[in-house]
Amino acid sequence: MIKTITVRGMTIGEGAPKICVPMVGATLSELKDEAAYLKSLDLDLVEWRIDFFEQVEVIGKVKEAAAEIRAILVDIPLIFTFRSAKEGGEKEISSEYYIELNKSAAQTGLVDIIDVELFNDEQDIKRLIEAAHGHGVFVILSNHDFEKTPSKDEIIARLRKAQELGGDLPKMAVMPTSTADVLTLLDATNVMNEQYADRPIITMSMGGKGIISRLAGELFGSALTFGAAKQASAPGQIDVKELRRSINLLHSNL
Ligand SMILES: O=C1C[C@@](O)(C(=O)O)C[C@@H](O)[C@@H]1O
Repeated sequence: MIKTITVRGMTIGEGAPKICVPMVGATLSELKDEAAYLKSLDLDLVEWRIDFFEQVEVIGKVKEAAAEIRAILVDIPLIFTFRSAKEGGEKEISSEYYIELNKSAAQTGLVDIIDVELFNDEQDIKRLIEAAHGHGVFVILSNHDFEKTPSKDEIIARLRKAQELGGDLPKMAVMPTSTADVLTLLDATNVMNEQYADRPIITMSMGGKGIISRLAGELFGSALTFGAAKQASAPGQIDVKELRRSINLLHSNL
């Protein structure tokens, strides 16, 4: 039995996968416009991709922006994500600042979930999770391979590691180079979900080939999917309206 996670009244891990749309603004004014636009869409969560924000290295500015974004989104669940360049993001920062940034975001109480990359020091991860939980903030423990799709066993091992370390939502994004790779990701998701997971997991196969993985999460065991509004944050994200239509189609026939 997979446990669920409830954020601001929205439950992840039951029914159709929840839809998350990223915000990728570089300035506060862009972010405010983006947030206002996202508010008008049919989505379940918003992800603030803070690595796109040009003032990401000034904690005070990050907090200020978080407050403005929260004021616009009101009660929409918000994920705070600094995606490192080595995992497909825009920038690289020191590991010390990475920890400080995430901890500060969690402490504000303005974000609901932080996304922490699994390939960091284990003690740092554990401390960060503890700090986040202390403020009622959930943690996605994530890993991304923008080059290839690791083996099924490796994908499962990383998701299990994320669970063991205490991540509330283990997540894995991989790039397929063949149709078989897409099947590998789906198979790993299904096995993880049925045999090992005691919490919701999130997986996706990126790029055009992987689109099925973004639609069929309810069948294979991925609880959340990323869709695009004006600008995608990763290859293969489809428009949020079409995404909703597709997951509803699958949901109503399962
Ligand atoms: O990790 C993920 C998933 C993602 O890479 C995707 O493929 O949809 C998009 C990112 O913004 C997010 O942080």
